[in-house]
Amino acid sequence: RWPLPPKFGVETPRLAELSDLFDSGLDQWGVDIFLVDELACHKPLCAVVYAIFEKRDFFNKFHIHPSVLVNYFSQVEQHYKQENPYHNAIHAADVTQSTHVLLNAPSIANVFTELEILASIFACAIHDVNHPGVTNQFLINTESELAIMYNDMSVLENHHCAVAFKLLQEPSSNLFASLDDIQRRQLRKMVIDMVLATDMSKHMSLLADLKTMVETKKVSGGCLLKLDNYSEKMQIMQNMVHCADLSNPAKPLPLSTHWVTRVMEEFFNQGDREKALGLPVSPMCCRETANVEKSQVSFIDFIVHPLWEAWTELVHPDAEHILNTLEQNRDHYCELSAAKEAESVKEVDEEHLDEAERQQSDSKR
Ligand SMILES: COc1ccccc1COc1cc(C2=NN(C3CCCCCC3)C(=O)C2(C)C)ccc1OC
Ligand SMILES: [Zn+2]
Repeated sequence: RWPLPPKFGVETPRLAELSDLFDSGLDQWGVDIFLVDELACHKPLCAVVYAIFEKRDFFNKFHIHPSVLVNYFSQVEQHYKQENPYHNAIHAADVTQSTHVLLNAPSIANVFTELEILASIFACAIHDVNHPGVTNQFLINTESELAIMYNDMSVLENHHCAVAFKLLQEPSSNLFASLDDIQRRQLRKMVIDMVLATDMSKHMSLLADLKTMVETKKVSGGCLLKLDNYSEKMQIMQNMVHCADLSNPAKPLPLSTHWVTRVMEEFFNQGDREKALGLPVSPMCCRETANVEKSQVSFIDFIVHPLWEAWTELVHPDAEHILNTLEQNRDHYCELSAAKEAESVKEVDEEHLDEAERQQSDSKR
């Protein structure tokens, strides 16, 4: 009934290169998502979701017409603010493709139903849609419309979900029209549960649940297949999406450092706004005082590594290479931080020397 959209849903003169990149890299951890953004004429999310739906045969499995997918994810992509240095459609495409790779781990093959996989991919694609480029705390401190709307509770994450499902109501974008009511309701619940779990204030409890599951899995002879209830399966899906959301430091170093530059820029922009509003500037948002390498090392040591260590154990041995990359990157930032420290100490020493020499020459006159 509808004409076929362009391949991957994007009009690009570099379709052949994009197609080759997906052929070799769509299933790989560490594909250059910034190159995807370039080749897809800055529609990386549409391109990545289209490619994954095709690779997983979702168009046939869920009777989705490609043009409906393109209509919907073009709308979603437009609702990601491209002026955000970090929380933009490239981040959404990155998290979606990363989850696509995590789902391919042999140790969790056959754990999830096709509907659960569809829900996970969809949740990643929309998980930060219409992100304003500031944290929940900033929205709460400034009594923003969003904070009032959601009573200060997971403000951003509730907003991302609401925007995504609102866009689904557009007739030409009704991605799940061919699902039956039960499936549509199940998918909606799973997506909400996963997106709300990307709220960093939920990180510690999510990780605690994952560690408990790893402990019990170890006891039960190592098989994951005994996942019988929704809550256990959802815990794994929530942690998988959360791992993908926090995967920047676990990617090849050039990608990781590119994301650090972007997230610092976004945090610094927030710091500038806090300063202009006379609000206390969040610790890592101050251009003058922030120590980029130190922030990255503590982010890895206290948040990212504990999470990826638990995930690696859960899917052992499928994620070893990811944990290794994370540990190598951490050491790199640590060396940078130490070198920076040494440099600043040297400068101080030189200043002291200059001062001492000045005083000495003064006392001779
Ligand atoms: C506390 O770390 C940092 C401080 C300032 C600059 C950089 C870092 C570390 O590098 C990253 C951080 C994040 C995030 N950090 N947080 C929050 C912020 C509030 C404080 C405590 C909880 C963590 C987020 O929500 C996201 C996921 C956006 C994302 C990518 C990063 O690197 C590529
Ligand atoms: Zn995110």
